[in-house]
Amino acid sequence: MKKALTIAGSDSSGGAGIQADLKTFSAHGVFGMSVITAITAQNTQGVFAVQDISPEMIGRQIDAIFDDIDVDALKIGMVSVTDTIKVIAEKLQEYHFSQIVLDPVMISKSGYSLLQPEAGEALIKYLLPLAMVVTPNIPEAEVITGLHIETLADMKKAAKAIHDLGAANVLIKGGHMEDDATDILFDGEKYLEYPGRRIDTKHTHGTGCTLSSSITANIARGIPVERAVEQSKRYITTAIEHSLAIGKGVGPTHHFYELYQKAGMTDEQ
Ligand SMILES: Nc1ncnc2c1ncn2[C@@H]1O[C@H](COP(=O)(O)OP(=O)(O)OP(=O)(O)O)[C@@H](O)[C@H]1O
Ligand SMILES: Cc1ncc(COP(=O)(O)O)c(N)n1
Repeated sequence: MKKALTIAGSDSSGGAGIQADLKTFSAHGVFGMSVITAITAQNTQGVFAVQDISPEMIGRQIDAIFDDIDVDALKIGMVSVTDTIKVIAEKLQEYHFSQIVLDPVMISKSGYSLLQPEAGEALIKYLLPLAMVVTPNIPEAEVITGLHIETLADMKKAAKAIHDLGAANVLIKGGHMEDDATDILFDGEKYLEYPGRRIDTKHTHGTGCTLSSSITANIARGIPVERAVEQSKRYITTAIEHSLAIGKGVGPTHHFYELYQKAGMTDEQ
């Protein structure tokens, strides 16, 4: 069985973060493992408190996994502070690990800062160059590049700028655009468009976490990046179509093996 790891924050309400990632891995038939970077007290209405896990403990979790288990791919989500970023980068270099999907989580849908503003630079300096795929949404791509993004052409310009910072493949997500939810992938040579019609729902808590963990699971299964993204785009679209009106606010996406099959994914290894 293929094995995937998520290095991310815990979302007590189960819609985003570690919980969304592990559900997504399971839905893809991949064994999921976790390194918890922070614990959030959070629900569909907001984030109410965050407690960062110490860098030592984050390092010990990474060691415990890599000393024992062959990881096929991993994703990085909420990293919160500079020391967390540094310990993750050091450990992944120590273990010469390169199958890395980086979701540069900055601000939750409910408007809470999940990355301290001063840690943005460290994320760019230490984690971006390690990423096989980085998956910023529009506001994150704007922070990383300093560019203003309104059109598909702007998304392409930002993708190129982020590639120049060292990420091998850059996927800019169009969830925050006005019309269609089209995502753009740049691999250093060509741009690929992954078109998506906008689904009319408010229940999109954890969409970015779900997409990046789906890509991670597909990479763990040996699927090349372009096709992994294509399949994951279908998965997230189906997961949003079936999103759940749980709680009083922005509900989560839906992860079930039947959805994975419905999304027309293959079972190649
Ligand atoms: N309403 C929608 N209809 C269809 N696709 C959507 C919608 N909202 C987001 N998506 C898709 O979901 C994926 C995640 O994009 P999004 O821009 O929402 O990420 P995000 O802001 O990082 O998510 P989050 O911060 O909630 O985890 C992308 O493939 C995007 O195109
Ligand atoms: C622990 C954690 N990680 C990531 C997100 C981003 O997801 P969203 O933007 O949907 O709130 C979150 N809310 N919580």
